[in-house]
Amino acid sequence: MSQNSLENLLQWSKSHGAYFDNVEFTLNDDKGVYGILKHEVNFDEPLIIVPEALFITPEMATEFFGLDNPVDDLGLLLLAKLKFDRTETLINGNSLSKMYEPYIAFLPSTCLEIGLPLFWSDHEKELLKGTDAYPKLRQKREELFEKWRSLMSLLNEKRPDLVIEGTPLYKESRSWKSFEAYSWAYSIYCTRAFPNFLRKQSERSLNIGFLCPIVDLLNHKNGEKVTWSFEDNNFVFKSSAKCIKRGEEVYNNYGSKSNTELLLNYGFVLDGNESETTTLTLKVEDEVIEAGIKFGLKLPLGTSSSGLSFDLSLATPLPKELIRFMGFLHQLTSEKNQYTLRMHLEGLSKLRDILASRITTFKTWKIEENVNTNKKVIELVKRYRSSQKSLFQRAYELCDSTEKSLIRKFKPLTLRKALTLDPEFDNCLIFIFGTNEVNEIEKKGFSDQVLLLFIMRCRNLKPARDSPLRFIHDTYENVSTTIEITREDVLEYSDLYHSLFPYLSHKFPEIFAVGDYSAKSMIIAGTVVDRIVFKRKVNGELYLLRKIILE
Ligand SMILES: C[S@@+](CC[C@H](N)C(=O)[O-])C[C@H]1O[C@@H](n2cnc3c(N)ncnc32)[C@H](O)[C@@H]1O
Repeated sequence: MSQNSLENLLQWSKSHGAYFDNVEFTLNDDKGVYGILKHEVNFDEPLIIVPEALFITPEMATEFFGLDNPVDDLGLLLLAKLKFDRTETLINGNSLSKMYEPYIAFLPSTCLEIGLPLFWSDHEKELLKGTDAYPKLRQKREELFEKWRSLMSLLNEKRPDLVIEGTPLYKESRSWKSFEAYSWAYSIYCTRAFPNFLRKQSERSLNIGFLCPIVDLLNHKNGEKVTWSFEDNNFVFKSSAKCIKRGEEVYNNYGSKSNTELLLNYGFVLDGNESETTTLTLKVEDEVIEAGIKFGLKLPLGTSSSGLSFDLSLATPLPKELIRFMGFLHQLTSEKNQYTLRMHLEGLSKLRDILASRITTFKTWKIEENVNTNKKVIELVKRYRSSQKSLFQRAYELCDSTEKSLIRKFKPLTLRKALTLDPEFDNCLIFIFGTNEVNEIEKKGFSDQVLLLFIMRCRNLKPARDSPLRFIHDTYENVSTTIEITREDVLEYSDLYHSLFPYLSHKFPEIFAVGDYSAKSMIIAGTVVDRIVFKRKVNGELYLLRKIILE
């Protein structure tokens, strides 16, 4: 791409009837080519008009290759031929090679120059590891190769005269039929083509494109109000001129695309992209997915062996289905067929941990020094990773605020408050653990003991029906009728039980010698802890939750 080739292109297009009097096209190292508004125009006045005679269309490819019907991506072969074949490309005696020479000469001449990640070096591609772009990149490379192979066998069948038999195509690196030439044409189509259905209503494929010189010189801006239309065999480009002033850049709008899409298909990203999305993939067994569907969860389509992928977008950084799925993963047998507040909070908390670990991975990522890495690529990857990280960060913050509003709404009983309702028990904690401050207890690692003792105490105390502690007693009773105690349970609690009893029964008989403080009672209390206790990680607060079933 040079100033000279740009001038030639503009001249050529004008001589074939293109109109762009109010747009000036310039070239610089940073932006490549871009358009500037020369004079402000009325709203609805076309800025660029390109006659159909300047397009490179899929119909040309169908005709040139002698096919009866259009084939996806055949236009890429025609473009590759125009670029790399010295032999003239003729249709009905007309030379396409001559006609499009200024356009082909202007186009960036290598994949490297176009800069799609698909054609980065292996080391550069590795920089994308851990992002959404990385697995897609692999898949795309395989698809591209397969497509090229199938087009070549089609060509072999339909136009054997074009394919020199006996030479393996992949060895003909300079041929227009080579994979390299096809890769270049793919890069051009990917970054510049327009969908063919815009000009042909009968076009059914979304993958067939056409090239429209001049309009394809405009850069992209999200949300820019532009229109593309076809009038009297011309492509008419309009922009809402109210937004652009003289001397400002005229943008096109390639569609609302996430940075992953922009990076993979156009080789750039936008800071503050409002269409940004990312995916959170959870590795889960097939049976869990089936059980989730049975439970009534709406799970993302296309679940794969790599897991269940949820889309996080700027508009919805924390999808409801994701939180619900996380809650479902933490369902207890006592919550069968139910979706409870405890599951919801537990799911949110675990989701927060997963997001925190993704954020840490992004934060601790470092570029491995390699002299061959293109500086532009490094810059691009940094900006891409940073925009992906921001989305995870947003989802993480939303976990916190959602948790906060649930606590505000349901006002569950804190352990702190529960202890104040039983001053006798509360006081004896000072003697047993050196403090009755919940924070201190937590810091010293005694929370589990306190919770077990308190649950046993609530059961023996049998609080009144209207007491806020009554549900603890009732949960205990409920567990005690269904629990099947195993040898493992006994072993798990044995040391802890013997470290506390019978010592406590002798020391505080008014509390720990009244009722049942057996080892079995402690094991039952352990199951009650699982059912009612929720720890809020953001501040370490412990909650005792009565069972609340959510919709
Ligand atoms: C249709 S071309 C636009 C003209 C292009 N500037 C050129 O030099 O030919 C699309 C390519 O332009 C670049 N581009 C478009 N919009 C951009 C933007 N907002 N920021 C950075 N690069 C952009 C990307 O390299 C993209 O693949």
